[in-house]
Amino acid sequence: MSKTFTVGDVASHNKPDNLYIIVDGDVYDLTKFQDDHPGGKKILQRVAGKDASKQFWKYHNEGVLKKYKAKLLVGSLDTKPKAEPKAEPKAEKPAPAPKPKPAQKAASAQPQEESEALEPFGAQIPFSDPSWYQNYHSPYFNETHAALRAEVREWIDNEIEPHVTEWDEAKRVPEEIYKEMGKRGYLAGLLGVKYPTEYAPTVPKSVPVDKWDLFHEMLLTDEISRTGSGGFVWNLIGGFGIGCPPVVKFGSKALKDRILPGILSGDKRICLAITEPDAGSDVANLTCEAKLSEDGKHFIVNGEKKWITNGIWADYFTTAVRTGGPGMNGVSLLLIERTEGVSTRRMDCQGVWSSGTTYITFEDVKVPVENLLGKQNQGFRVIMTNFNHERIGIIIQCLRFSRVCFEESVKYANKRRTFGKKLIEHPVIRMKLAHMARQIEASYNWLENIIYQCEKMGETEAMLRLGGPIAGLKAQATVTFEFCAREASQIFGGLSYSRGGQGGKVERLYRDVRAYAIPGGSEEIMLDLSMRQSLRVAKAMGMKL
Ligand code: HEM
Repeated sequence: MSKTFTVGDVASHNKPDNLYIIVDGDVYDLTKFQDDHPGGKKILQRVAGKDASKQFWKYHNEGVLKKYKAKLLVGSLDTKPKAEPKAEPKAEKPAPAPKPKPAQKAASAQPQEESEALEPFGAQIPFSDPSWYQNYHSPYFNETHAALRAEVREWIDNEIEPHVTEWDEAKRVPEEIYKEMGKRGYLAGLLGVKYPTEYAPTVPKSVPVDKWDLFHEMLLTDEISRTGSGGFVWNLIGGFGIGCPPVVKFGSKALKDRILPGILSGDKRICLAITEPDAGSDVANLTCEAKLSEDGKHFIVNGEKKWITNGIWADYFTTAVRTGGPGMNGVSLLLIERTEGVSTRRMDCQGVWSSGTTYITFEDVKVPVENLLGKQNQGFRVIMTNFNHERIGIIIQCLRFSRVCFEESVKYANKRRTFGKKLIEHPVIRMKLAHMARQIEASYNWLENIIYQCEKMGETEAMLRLGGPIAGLKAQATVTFEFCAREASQIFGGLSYSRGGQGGKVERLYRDVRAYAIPGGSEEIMLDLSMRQSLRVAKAMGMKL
């Protein structure tokens, strides 16, 4: 029960066996907590009965209060202004309905009207969120995007973010969170296609599904990535987001009817199994074999897959197999169900701890021929199309992680003092921030343009024309992420060398970098592909040299 205290009341709770403190007008009972306090109990006893706001904010960030409030808060000071009923901070409000537009302007001035700036949203720290959050004009985002943004942010801020470190250390996320993704209608919105209402159990609350576009998908991934944990993001979408689209696009109707409702509701999990101990970016040379049985009813699969995200929890494996001769024309894509002969074991990796990186063995696994995705021996093309969607996901996540590094750094630099001034007052620190911001913004603007092209071009045109730029942007995004993680770590110093606490997000993201720079096509392969592919397309389209 929340009580009201005077400063004098709190002052009487100033003993180790009766220890209250004040933070921002709220009163916390730390009597039992002091023995578990990671910063020690003496430091708490020194501020017992007092207002310790200044000391608190020196050593912690907002996440700590969010996590412990329910357990430790006992009331507020009588002087604390009462919160207005249900009034959310202005900046966090979803955008209001658009203003009515004057009829006579409709024909001539349409482009400006479409780019009407939305209400400010979020903390308003420049470059910590995309510019359309700071009421910049945008041709891409409208009030349906703003509504989804508010819905996702509320969920992440209140129910996810305070627990992410714990889940990362435990190397798993509670199953309910994945199921919640299904219940909220988010899984079905992350497939890179029109929202599949026929298979989705529920639809998102704040967006009519006929309005759902790739920018909704983009901002959903972006907002989830604010948690600053590649492991968490991959736990939710690292298997699904790349394993499910080939089923939706190339599976038979019977297969889709049977498995998609369970997957999209979050009850069943699916992953993508391409990489092998001996074949990574060089997909055309994979060896996992699928031989047709004599009666022609099954494929018998034998082989190994390595570094497969979500594999340990997966019910279904969208798997690249060799059904024909050597090279890309002997590769097919097969949906393998968890059955006899499928074994999975967790791999210990440098980063993305809660993503469930897995080693898989298939030993004489019987797979019905109906589980073929696309045509036999034509799987390479399916895999390549899928790569564009995967890489876009990686780009979105890397750029948000870069923003997280930037935001954490700006906040910390505004409170930490060295040599008599705040870090932010040192030009060398501002220089680091500036180099982070310029790379984030440039990359994000390129991303918006590519998403827009994906939205406008057909599937085949997008695959042919955008493969090069997407590969180039993937390398750009991972290099930016690596840079930002490093610079943030330098700004945080020792706090980002130890795990958890104020520098915890930066420390974790620093470890997650390689999980982005290597899979989905390494930086080297991406850069080379970006040139080969772009030049090939340009030549076909009449480039004059
Ligand atoms: C509501 C009251 C408090 C709670 C729930 C709390 C909780 C925590 C937690 C969870 C940590 C681990 C690091 C992190 O997650 O940030 C921590 C560290 C620490 N806390 Fe507190 N704390 C409280 C109040 C205070 C106060 C009032 C002081 C100082 C007077 C203080 C000083 C410290 C210090 C010095 C550390 C170690 C920081 C480091 O490792 O760099 N705490 N606290």
